[in-house]
Amino acid sequence: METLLPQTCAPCSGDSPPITKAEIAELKPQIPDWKIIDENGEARLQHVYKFPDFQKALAFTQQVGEEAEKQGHHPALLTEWGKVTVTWWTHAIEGLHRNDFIMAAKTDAIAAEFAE
Ligand SMILES: C[C@H](O)[C@H](O)[C@H]1CNC2=NC(N)=NC(=O)C2=N1
Repeated sequence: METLLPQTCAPCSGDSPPITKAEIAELKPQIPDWKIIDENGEARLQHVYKFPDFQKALAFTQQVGEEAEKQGHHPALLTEWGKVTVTWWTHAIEGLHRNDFIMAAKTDAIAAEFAE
């Protein structure tokens, strides 16, 4: 099994292959808290992180945004008092790519720093 966290995102285009059901079965256990949701017929990965206040939620949002810029792969981020909803999908293919699973693992690692 390949560990998601140290991997980097591959450049993505409309020709990039969506993640397969077999890959999802293999990789999903590494990001157990994430849900695969359907948004207008497109699959997306989503997780809501809880924080004790708005300031921490905002700082987490900023760090996730910085990692997204490094990797060239960008989430939807909804920052509210005490929580941040993070949604990953690949716009270019209107669905899920391996990159989204890599970024979900990186997002969990950032959140783990805040829990300390
Ligand atoms: C050119 C650039 O790499 C692309 O537009 C990237 C930017 N960030 C992206 N982020 C996400 N989530 N999906 C994409 O398809 C995507 N495309």
